[in-house]
Amino acid sequence: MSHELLTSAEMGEADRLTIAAGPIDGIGLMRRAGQAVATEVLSRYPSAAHVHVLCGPGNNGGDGYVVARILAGSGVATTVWTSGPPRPDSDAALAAAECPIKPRPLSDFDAGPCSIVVDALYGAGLSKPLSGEAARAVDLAAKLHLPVVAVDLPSGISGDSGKVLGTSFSADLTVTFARKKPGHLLLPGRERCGEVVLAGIGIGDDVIARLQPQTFENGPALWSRGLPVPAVDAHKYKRGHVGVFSGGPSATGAARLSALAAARSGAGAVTVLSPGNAMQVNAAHLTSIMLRKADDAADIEAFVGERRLSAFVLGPGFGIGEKTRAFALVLLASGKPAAASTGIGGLVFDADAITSFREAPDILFEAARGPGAPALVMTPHEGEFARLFADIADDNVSSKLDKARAAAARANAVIVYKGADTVIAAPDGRAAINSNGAAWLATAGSGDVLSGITAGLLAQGMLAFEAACAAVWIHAEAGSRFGPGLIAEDLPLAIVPVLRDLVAAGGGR
Ligand SMILES: NC(=O)C1=CN([C@@H]2O[C@H](COP(=O)(O)OP(=O)(O)OC[C@H]3O[C@@H](n4cnc5c(N)ncnc54)[C@H](OP(=O)(O)O)[C@@H]3O)[C@@H](O)[C@H]2O)[C@@H](O)CC1
Ligand SMILES: Nc1ncnc2c1ncn2[C@@H]1O[C@H](COP(=O)(O)OP(=O)(O)O)[C@@H](O)[C@H]1O
Ligand SMILES: [K+]
Repeated sequence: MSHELLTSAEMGEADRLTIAAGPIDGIGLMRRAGQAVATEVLSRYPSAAHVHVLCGPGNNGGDGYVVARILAGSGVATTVWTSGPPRPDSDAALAAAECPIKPRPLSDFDAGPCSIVVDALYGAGLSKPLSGEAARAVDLAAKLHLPVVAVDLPSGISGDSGKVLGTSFSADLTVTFARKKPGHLLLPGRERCGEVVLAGIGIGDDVIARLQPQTFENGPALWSRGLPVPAVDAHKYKRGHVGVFSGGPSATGAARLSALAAARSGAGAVTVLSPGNAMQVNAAHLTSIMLRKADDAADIEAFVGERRLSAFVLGPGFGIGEKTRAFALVLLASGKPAAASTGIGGLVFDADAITSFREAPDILFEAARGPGAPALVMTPHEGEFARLFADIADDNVSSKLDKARAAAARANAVIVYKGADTVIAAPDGRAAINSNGAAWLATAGSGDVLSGITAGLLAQGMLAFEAACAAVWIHAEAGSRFGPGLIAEDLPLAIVPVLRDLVAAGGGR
């Protein structure tokens, strides 16, 4: 298992626990880290005329001295440029002492053609914006178009937030250790890392497990065991029933996209719940998807009472206002012990269901906390997120990860904070960062499909955080594989080969 992501504090603790358990000591970890980077440099740039290793004063620089020693020992022309000597008696000082190359000051850094840069200035210990000679080195490497191999992280990128502090290298390759860090996946960090290679340096899985990490890279390892696969004796309602609320006569398409996606993700039955005046237009476009009138709370309660396991999508194309708020609150109250035992698998609130609560988000949050309230997944894009969580969105210090977590805790809901680096956060503190998407997904209606997939998985009994993570990954994978020309109508069918691969790989068993 290597899908856990470690904060810099957790990585430091992993380091400490490993050293305390022995037999590897601090310089031992550093030698392995430097060796891993040197191996990548040698295999990927066999014809580099010159390697410039930029070493900072901390352990990141220490790794750099190990890289320089190994490269020089392999006959590569190597220069070390340093921004300051390591602290006496540190592991980095030991690594510098073992390196036969006399360092030159970083302020003199220059490079000729066919050179590459190994960036070992700052990693997990980045504490302030890059400036002065480090910023100059960043500019020069960019100006000369030098390939950059970053040690642990490109200097200037925060490992915890993915933010750029001042300026940063844009690496072609980043070699990190033991586990990836959030900054490798959150933007803009992800873009600045280039390809990320994970190197084992002797920090054991048992050590990582002791840290109980709460942040993950989203992928099948996180949820494939919970992926629904129909039992031999399944019938359609056992496979879950999804209800998708449609907007009025001129806004019905979003609900149908969502409904189709719910059906493709395995829900045995899907019903579009339509205002009476939009029944005809919906009926004209539906075949396997069922249709039912839902004009008021009584219609919803009647439908909810009929089916055992079910999930609902409210929001896409639905319209903003009092009716939306009323429907949302009825759904959130429908699992109360006083009501019929409905077995609602969960609710997905998207788009207008989110925006409708912008003036009074606490009403929504309180309802989501009510006794027996069904599990709630909300799927805001950046604009919708800011409507519901204005203060959290305005915080310029917090990362997207922090923001999604804070929102999930406040709303008592799984928050899918969408974008090119979608973060999925649960109220219990777990969070996952998604990275398999592609910009082809930025097309109208794409989010409606995501809501439908999420509801389809919830209706089949998947737990809310796992269902949301799975839906985000499957949606992103389908979009990435489809590529150019993708429109939202393509997505429900494009998830089929993704699901087939997941089931073939043993998902759900
Ligand atoms: N943990 C592990 O398991 C392993 C970790 N390993 C390696 O250790 C790295 C972390 O090392 P680290 O903690 O010493 O921090 P590092 O990134 O070298 O920076 C600290 C120094 O830089 C300085 N400084 C920071 N920002 C600055 C700026 N903008 N401008 C100027 N100065 C700045 C900072 O100054 P200060 O904040 O103290 O003022 C301090 O002197 C990690 O990324 C990995 O490569 C491996 O060996 C394998 C095992
Ligand atoms: N640049 C991008 N890279 C990867 N995924 C993206 C990108 N832009 C948007 N997406 C994804 O596409 C979907 C768009 O959803 P949304 O903004 O709600 O669109 P709509 O309201 O039109 O359905 C989200 O799942 C989002 O994560
Ligand atoms: K670095």
